[in-house]
Amino acid sequence: MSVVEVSGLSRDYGAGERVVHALSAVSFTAEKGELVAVRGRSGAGKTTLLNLIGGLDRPTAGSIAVAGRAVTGADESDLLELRRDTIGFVFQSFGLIPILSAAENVSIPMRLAKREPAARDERVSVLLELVGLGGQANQRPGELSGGQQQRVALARALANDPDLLIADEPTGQLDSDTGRAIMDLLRAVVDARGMTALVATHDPNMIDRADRVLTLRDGRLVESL
Ligand SMILES: Nc1ncnc2c1ncn2[C@@H]1O[C@H](COP(=O)(O)OP(=O)(O)OP(=O)(O)O)[C@@H](O)[C@H]1O
Repeated sequence: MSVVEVSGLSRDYGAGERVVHALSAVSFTAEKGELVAVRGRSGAGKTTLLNLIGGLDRPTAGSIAVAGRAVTGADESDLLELRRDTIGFVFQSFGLIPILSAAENVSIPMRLAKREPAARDERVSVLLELVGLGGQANQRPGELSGGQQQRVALARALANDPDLLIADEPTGQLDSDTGRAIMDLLRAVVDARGMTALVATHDPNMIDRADRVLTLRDGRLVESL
């Protein structure tokens, strides 16, 4: 079984003469332990594809399964559960809660999953150490650099030990050295945990570290290397 199974996936926005085919008949699979880069120009459909796979948006046609669970056709409560337990998300803009410390941000998914507090605190420490922020647990996002904030976001995405990590331009707001360090960390985490990762990126460093590259053009998969 592949961790990600996408078949005939299409997403139209709008209707009639103004319809935009953001994604057209995209099919691919991603296996356990694979880091797959999704590249393409601005507007090619990268974000649309990742949002559909993550259950943040619904397709016009086609099917998606993640870790053997159907995403398409799932009702809202199933999707909530899938996003909480099976998928970790990292976004370009980090998406941390400004008034919470790094540790509190990382603990959010575990609170939502009702993990027991002692186990939760222990795991928060392990995750912050893993991303090299053991000493910054009590700092708020505003007191951290961009690279450090993205590390917190990565730790948060790993909190519930997801089968799939979805990252949309994770290095988009970082300078190239910091971006490279984040990519190395992502690669190491994928290798250590045997997780699958889908990463939308323009970043050549990122693409170098991928096992496979999917190229989108005008919503179609044109190349799969
Ligand atoms: N909510 C929406 N309503 C209408 N059109 C949309 C919507 N979201 C995306 N689109 C259109 O769908 C197409 C694909 O957009 P998408 O954001 O997936 O591209 P992208 O490859 O992620 O681009 P970028 O690299 O700039 O983030 C674009 O033409 C975009 O304008």
